[in-house]
Amino acid sequence: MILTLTPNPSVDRTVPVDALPRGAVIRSRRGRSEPSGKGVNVALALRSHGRSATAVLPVGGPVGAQLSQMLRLAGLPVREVPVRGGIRSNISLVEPDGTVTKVNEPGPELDAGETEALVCAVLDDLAGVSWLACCGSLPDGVPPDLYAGLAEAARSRGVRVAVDTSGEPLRASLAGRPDLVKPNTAELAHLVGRPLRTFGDVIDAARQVRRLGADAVLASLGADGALLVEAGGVRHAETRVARVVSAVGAGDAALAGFLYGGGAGMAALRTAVAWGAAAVQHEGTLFSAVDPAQTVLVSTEVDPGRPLRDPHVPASSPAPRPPAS
Ligand SMILES: Nc1ncnc2c1ncn2[C@@H]1O[C@H](COP(=O)(O)OP(=O)(O)O)[C@@H](O)[C@H]1O
Ligand SMILES: O=P(O)(O)OC[C@H]1O[C@](O)(COP(=O)(O)O)[C@@H](O)[C@@H]1O
Repeated sequence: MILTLTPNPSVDRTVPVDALPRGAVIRSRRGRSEPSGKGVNVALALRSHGRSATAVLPVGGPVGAQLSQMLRLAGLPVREVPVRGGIRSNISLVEPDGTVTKVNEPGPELDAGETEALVCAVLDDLAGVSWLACCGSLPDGVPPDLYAGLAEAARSRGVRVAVDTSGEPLRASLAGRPDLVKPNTAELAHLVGRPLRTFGDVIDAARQVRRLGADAVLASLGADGALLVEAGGVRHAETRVARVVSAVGAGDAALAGFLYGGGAGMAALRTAVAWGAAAVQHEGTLFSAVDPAQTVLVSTEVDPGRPLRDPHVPASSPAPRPPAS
C-alpha cells in the first residue's frame, strides 16, 4: 500500500486556447476539471494501474467539496482532514504547440490544529504502508519542515518516504533523510543554488543532495528523461514522444511510475520515464494508459558533458525591499 500526502490539493482546470494574447477576451471551446495536487495525482495514477493507494488531504470550502466528490467518483480511498479555508483551483491554459501557462493559487492557510490533524491522519494510516509520498507545496501556516518530521516518523516505523516538492520545503525535508526526492531541473538548480546546463551538472547536484540527506535522487529532466542517482550508481532513461500535448502532471506520473516499478533501480527508472511520457501526451493533469510499445532507452553510461535540452539557471536572490515609509 502506498500512502500519499497532499497538504495543498486543488481542482485543476485545463483550458485549451488557440493563442494567448495578453489582456484579450479569449473564447475557449472546451475545458476540463480534474481532482489534483501532486499526491492526489500520484495516488490516482497508482490506483488506475491496480496498485492500492490512499490519499491524505485537507478539504474545505466549495472547491474542497467538489474535490471530495470527484475523488469519490474516481473510487480513490482518501483520508480527508476538514479545514476552515477553501481548497484552491489551479488553471492551465494550453496552446496548440503544448505550451502551458499555469496559475497555481496559494490555497488555504492552515492553523496549527489543522496541520496537527493532517500529521495525525498520516501517522494513523501508516500500518501496512510500504511508501509514504509527501507531495507538493505547503500552504501558508504549515512549517517548512513538515516533510522532514514525517520522514523521520515514517522511517522509525519501517516505511520508506518519497518527497516531491520545491523551494524551502524541499531543502528542509532533507533533514528527515527521505529515501527519495524527485526534483525537476528547476527545483534541483534552486536547491543547490547554481545553474544546471549538462548531465554532469545534474549528477553533481544530485550527489550533493544525497550528502545533504536524501538516499536517492530521481532528477526529472523533461524531454531528456530522468537521471537516477542512488547508492548503486547513476542511471539515465529517456524516450521520445511524437507530440507533447501538455506537460502538466508529468512529474507526478513519473514519481507514481517509479514507486510502481519498485522504488529503486533500473526497472523503477524505466517505469517512471514511460509514465511521464504517457502523461505529456495527454491533455489534462491525469493520464489514462501507458503505451506498451513506447521504447525507453536506459543506460548506466552517462555522458557528463551532454547538454540539457532545457538547462536551468536559478534566479538570483530578489533585491531587498526598501523599508516601508
Ligand atoms: N517532452 C517530453 N518528452 C518525453 N518525455 C517527457 C517530456 N517531458 C516530460 N517527460 C517525461 O516526464 C517526466 C517528468 O517530466 P518533468 O517535466 O521533468 O517533471 P515536472 O512535471 O516535475 O516538471 C520526465 O522525467 C520524462 O520522463
Ligand atoms: O503544490 P504545487 O507545487 O502548487 O503543485 C500543484 C500542481 O502540480 C500538479 O500536481 C502538476 O505537477 P507536475 O507537473 O510537477 O507533475 C498540478 O496538477 C497541480 O495543480
